[in-house]
Amino acid sequence: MTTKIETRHAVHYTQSEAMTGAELRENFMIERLFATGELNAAYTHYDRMLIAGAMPGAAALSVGEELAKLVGAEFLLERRELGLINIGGPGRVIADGTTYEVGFQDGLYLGMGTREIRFESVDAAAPAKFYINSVPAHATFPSRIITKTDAIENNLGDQLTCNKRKLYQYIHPKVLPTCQLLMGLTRLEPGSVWNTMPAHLHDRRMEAYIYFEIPEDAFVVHLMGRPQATGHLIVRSEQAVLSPPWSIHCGSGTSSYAFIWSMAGDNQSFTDMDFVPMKDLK
Ligand SMILES: O=C(O)C(=O)C[C@H](O)C(=O)CO
Ligand SMILES: [Zn+2]
Repeated sequence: MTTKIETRHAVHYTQSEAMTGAELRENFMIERLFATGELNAAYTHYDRMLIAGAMPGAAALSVGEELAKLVGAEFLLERRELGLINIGGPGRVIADGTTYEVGFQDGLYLGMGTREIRFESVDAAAPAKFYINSVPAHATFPSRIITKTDAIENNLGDQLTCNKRKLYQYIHPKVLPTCQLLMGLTRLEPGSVWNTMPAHLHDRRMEAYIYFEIPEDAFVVHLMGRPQATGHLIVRSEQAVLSPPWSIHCGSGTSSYAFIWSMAGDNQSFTDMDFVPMKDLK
């Protein structure tokens, strides 16, 4: 198996505002997370969130010593917690001998102290795609599966403003306790293309998005940056975007799509957002 690791440094907005499109992509996107037989990870310096994609084929993939070494610990979750959502075929995660069946759109939380983690696809012809986030932790909370029906469903937006969508809160204090991690999935209704508008900021928490279910000839224009100096990223299916605390994070697609959002930082209050009046965006 191959484990590839990249780093994303924390960037000040004055630097980001001087970047070319290619530099914005290098700093704020993780373009390749999923490939059969690979575990691809990006170690970000935004609240030290580790973002990874594991796509096991016929053989299992394991969290190995490369990732332990990356975080300077005996094993990856020695001082961390981990959340994942499967956006591929049915899969299994074996954690310290316990097998979790993780179907399409199921989530899994693994608490601090979990030593051995292995990922498998039930059928190599329809491989699982585990989208993984791990952040530093200070306490051990129980590991558990979070199915789509366990998640809290929110109906947002309106067809008239092209933003009708369902937002599912998977890793959220009302579903299960975690140290820092918040994670969920938002799906746009057919014909709706805008996410997260009006845009918002939350200086207290960083955020990451992975967009998926974008048709091959379609894309999402993801808006980032300070509200008064926005920039954009063209995002294809299964590519992730990092949102520093100073950045808005919203977008519009040339078709409907889904995305997973995740956050870490000073609080776990999903509603703690500073909305930006639409008229102020530049
Ligand atoms: O559709 C939305 O709105 C979102 O998914 C918003 C994100 O969850 C978010 O930015 C939370 O801070
Ligand atoms: Zn947000």
